[in-house]
Amino acid sequence: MRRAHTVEQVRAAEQPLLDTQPSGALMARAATGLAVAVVEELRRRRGRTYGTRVVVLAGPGNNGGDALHAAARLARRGVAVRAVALGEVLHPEGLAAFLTAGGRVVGLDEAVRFGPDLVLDGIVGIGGSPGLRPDAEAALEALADVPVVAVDLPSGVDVDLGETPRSHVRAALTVTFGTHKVATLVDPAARACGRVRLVDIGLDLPAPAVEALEADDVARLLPVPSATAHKYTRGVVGVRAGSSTYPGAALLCVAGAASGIAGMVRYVGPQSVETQVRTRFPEVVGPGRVQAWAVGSGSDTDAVTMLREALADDVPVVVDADALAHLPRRGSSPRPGLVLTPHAGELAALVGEPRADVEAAPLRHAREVAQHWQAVVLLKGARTLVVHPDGRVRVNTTGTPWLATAGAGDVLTGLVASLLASGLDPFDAASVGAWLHGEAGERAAACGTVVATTIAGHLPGIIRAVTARV
Ligand SMILES: NC(=O)C1=CN([C@@H]2O[C@H](COP(=O)(O)OP(=O)(O)OC[C@H]3O[C@@H](n4cnc5c(N)ncnc54)[C@H](OP(=O)(O)O)[C@@H]3O)[C@@H](O)[C@H]2O)[C@@H](O)CC1
Ligand SMILES: [K+]
Repeated sequence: MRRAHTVEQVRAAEQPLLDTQPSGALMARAATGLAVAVVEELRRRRGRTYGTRVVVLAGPGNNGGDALHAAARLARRGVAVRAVALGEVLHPEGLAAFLTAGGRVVGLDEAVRFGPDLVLDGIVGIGGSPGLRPDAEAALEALADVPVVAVDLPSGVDVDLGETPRSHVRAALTVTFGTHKVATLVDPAARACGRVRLVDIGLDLPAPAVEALEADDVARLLPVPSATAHKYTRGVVGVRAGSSTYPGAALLCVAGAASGIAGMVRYVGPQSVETQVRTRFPEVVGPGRVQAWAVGSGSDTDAVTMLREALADDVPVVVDADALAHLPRRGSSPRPGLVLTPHAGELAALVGEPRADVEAAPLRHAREVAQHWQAVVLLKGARTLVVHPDGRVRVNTTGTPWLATAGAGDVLTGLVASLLASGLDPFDAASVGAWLHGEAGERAAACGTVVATTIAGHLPGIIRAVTARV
């Protein structure tokens, strides 16, 4: 599991170490890890360290201190280092170490003429507020062609919300200390981080604000049939999706549901669509009892009836696409076991705001919807978010831009419903489903361009590979 903590949590975890360890010990750990990462980055880009050039953009706080200490270590390995001071003062010990190692503080013009191979962004870290000051903006503009390694975070992002409301650094690599921050996992800030590398500095941390499942977590959560299993104990998943206008959505939703997690799949929908479903999936059966429903993908005008009928059963329901518009109104008594699977446009319609606002602040908006409907919200995107009304958040880090293809969401809806039917709770079902779907997309993309059918086709192989890990 990758875990991200808030600024307040990081500061609280740092305090006991700052109180008990020799002065500067924590910063030394951070700077050493940062220097190692920069050496690797220089080797990756230039094939060597000796004779390369690094410019530090140094802010006034400890973030600048980390960067200056790391630059001192780099100087001792033959890297030529310069620093541009952004702010009235620089971190005193960091500056002393930097100068002692042969570094020089220069003006911006000289830093540009120096021709750096890398820029170290030590402008601000967890003490920063969103946005950059004019001197930092000017420095980044003058050095715009040089790849940036961000120290702890790309300066200027909103650390705890993962938003980028104002000017900010766009890094090729972010070296973050102690734990991930919300901004290193959650879009749009995560996009500004480039690759992310975590340096352990020995923090003892509480429950995270945001977490990201990894393969071992998914393996632990995925249900595996017991020796005495039969199709009903494995769970029966029902699909109410598709319409005469969009029969393909039913096929794709069923394909996600029929990936082998649940013991049986039922389809309920228009006769003409049902015939196509049964022809393509002979194992699918008709109406009856289920342990979870997938509702709404491509349902068009049938969505309202399909949702009402699914909600009438006392089982978890995944609400997708056209059905989202027919959710019981805000403020009515919440119904347990709901998973909502909107994309940004659908979530924007739920909260009555422009899509661009949701894309700029996905975590905030997903939290709002989870609260209002007391439902688990799976907000689809490059970094899909899964938000529980109790405040827990997971972000999905599997997937590929090739997943942005028609029908991919229908597959996901069926898959999440099958995980619910097999007994996972809504939060786990949504986050495990997003992880498997992303992996299937990556595997499909490795074989060629991606369409939704091929994503579904890769699910059984991924599921078996993951369950084989335990
Ligand atoms: N604690 C530790 O031992 C360890 C900490 N570590 C490191 O310390 C970092 C946190 O350091 P920090 O608390 O000193 O804050 P930091 O991020 O440097 O910024 C504060 C300064 O920036 C200024 N400022 C604010 N916003 C700004 C903006 N938008 N643009 C420009 N300036 C802005 C603000 O000035 P003010 O607004 O108050 O005038 C203030 O002076 C953390 O991210 C990690 O790298 C690691 O070494 C591990 C051990
Ligand atoms: K930074």
